[in-house]
Amino acid sequence: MKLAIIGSGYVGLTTGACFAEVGHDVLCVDSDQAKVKSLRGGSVPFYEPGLEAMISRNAALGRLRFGESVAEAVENCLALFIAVPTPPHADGSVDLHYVEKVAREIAGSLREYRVIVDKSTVPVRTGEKVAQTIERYSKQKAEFDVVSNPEFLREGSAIADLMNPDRIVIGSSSERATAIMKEVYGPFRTPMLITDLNSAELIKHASNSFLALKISYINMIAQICEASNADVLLVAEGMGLDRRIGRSFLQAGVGWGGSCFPKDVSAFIRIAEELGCEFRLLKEAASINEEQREHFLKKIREEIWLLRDKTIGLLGLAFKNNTDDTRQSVAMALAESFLKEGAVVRAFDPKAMAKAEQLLPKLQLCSCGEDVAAGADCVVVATEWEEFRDLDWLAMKKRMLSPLVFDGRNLLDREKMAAWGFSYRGVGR
Ligand SMILES: NC(=O)c1ccc[n+]([C@@H]2O[C@H](COP(=O)([O-])OP(=O)(O)OC[C@H]3O[C@@H](n4cnc5c(N)ncnc54)[C@H](O)[C@@H]3O)[C@@H](O)[C@H]2O)c1
Ligand SMILES: O=c1ccn([C@@H]2O[C@H](COP(=O)(O)OP(=O)(O)O[C@H]3O[C@H](CO)[C@@H](O)[C@H](O)[C@H]3O)[C@@H](O)[C@H]2O)c(=O)[nH]1
Repeated sequence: MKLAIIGSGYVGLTTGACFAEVGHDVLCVDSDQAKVKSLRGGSVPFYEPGLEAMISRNAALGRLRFGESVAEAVENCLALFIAVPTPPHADGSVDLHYVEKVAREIAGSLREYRVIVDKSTVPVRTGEKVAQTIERYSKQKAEFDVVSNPEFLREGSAIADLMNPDRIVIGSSSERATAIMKEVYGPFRTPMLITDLNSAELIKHASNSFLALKISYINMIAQICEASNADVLLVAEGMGLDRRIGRSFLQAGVGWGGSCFPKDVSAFIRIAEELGCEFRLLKEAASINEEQREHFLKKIREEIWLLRDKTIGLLGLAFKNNTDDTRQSVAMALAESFLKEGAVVRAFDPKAMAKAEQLLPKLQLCSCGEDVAAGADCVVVATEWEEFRDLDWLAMKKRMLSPLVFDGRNLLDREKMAAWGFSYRGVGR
C-alpha cells in the first residue's frame, strides 16, 4: 500500500523504514529541508541500531522515498501517518501546534478519501480536533477518517519493537479506515486491539505513565533498601517472579529520563486535571523521580564532600543505552549539577558525545571509557551501556586519585569491584 509518514524523526523514520521493509511503498516527509537532503544522501541524523542499513536497503529497492511536500503525500498515499513532535509547554501541557499545522496542510490538498493516522503522542480528544480542523479547512470536502495509532517503540530497540510489537492499537470507529489499517499492519502478525479513537489515545498516556510509575516505585523501594541494609536487585527479582508484576521496568537507578516519560507524565497530569481528575499518584511518581537524582548526588557529596575542584569521571550521557539521544537525560542533568558545583567532568558516551557537547560545552570529552578515570576523584556510571562492564577497571583504578565508583544503574558487578579494591556504591544495595 502507498503510505506517507509526515515527520521523519525517531518515530516517523523508523516506522517508515519498517513499513517499507514489509513491502509497503513509503514516502517519508519532513519540513526540515536539511534533514530530507541528508536522508536522500543515505545518512540518518540520529543513531538507532540497524536503522541506517534498513533505510538504505529499502531506498535502493525503491520502496522508501523522502520528500518535503505534504501535498505530494496527500495526493499519492492512501494512509497518512502523522509523527510530528508534541513537546511540552512550560506548564507541562502539550504543545499541539505541529499536529494542527499538519492537519491544515492535509486539508489544503485533500481531494479523495484518505485515512489520517495519528502516531504522535497526544492528549485524549486530539483526534476529534484533527478531524474538525480538516473538515473546516478542506475546500473539496473529500471524505476522510482520522485514526489513532499510538506508537510504543523504545529508542535503542526501535526496530525490534516495531517489527515485533506486543500489540498494535487502532482507534477508529470507521469500518473503512479499520480495514485499511488492518491491511497496513497485516504483515506484522501481532495482536491488534481495535478501540474507539479516544480510548486509543488514552492507552498511550496510560501505558507510559504506568511504566514511569513502576520505575519510581522500585526507586522508592531502593531508598528503603539502602536504609534497611537490603538489596533492591534481590527484591526486584523476588517481585518480578510474580507474573502479575513482571521483572521488566524494575531496574532501580538514577531516575527515568528521555524525550517521552518526563513530558508524557507531565502531560497526563495536566490532561487529567483539565478533565477534573487530580492524578496525585502520578504527581508523586514525578517527584520521586526528581528526588532519586538528588538522593544520588547526596551520596556522592557524602563521600567526596565538596565537588568544587574535584574531577568526576562520568560514564554515559545518553538518557539510556543504545541511543545518542540526550533529551531529558538524567546523565546530562547529573553532569550539569557537577559542573555547577565547580567540578571538572571528564565524560564518555559511546554515541551521545556530539549531542552532549552542544548542550554542555564545558564537559571534557574523553576518547574512551577508561580515559574518564585520569585524575578522577570518583567515577560515576550514569547510563546503562553494557560495554561499561567490560572496561579495564583495574587500569582505571591506577589512574584515579581515589578508587571510588558510584554506579547509578547497578550495572557493574559489585563483588568484582570490591575484589579489585574499589569502594563501590550502587543504588538500593
Ligand atoms: N522518540 C520516541 O521514542 C517516541 C516513541 C513513541 C512516540 N513518540 C511520539 O512521537 C512523536 C514524534 O516524536 P519523535 O521523537 O519522532 O520527534 P522528532 O523530533 O525526532 O521528529 C519529529 C519530526 O517532525 C518534523 N516536523 C515537524 N513539523 C512538521 C511538519 N509540519 N511537516 C513535516 N514534518 C514536520 C520535524 O522536522 C522532525 O524531523 C511525539 O509525539 C512523541 O511523543 C516518540
Ligand atoms: O527498569 C527501568 C527501565 C527504564 N529506566 C529508564 O527509563 C527511561 C526510559 O527508558 P525506555 O522506556 O526504555 O525508553 P524510551 O525510548 O523513553 O521508551 C518509552 O517511551 C516511548 C515514547 O513514548 C514509548 O514508546 C516506550 O514504550 C517507552 O518504554 C530511561 O531513562 C531508562 O534509563 C529505568 O530507570 N529503569
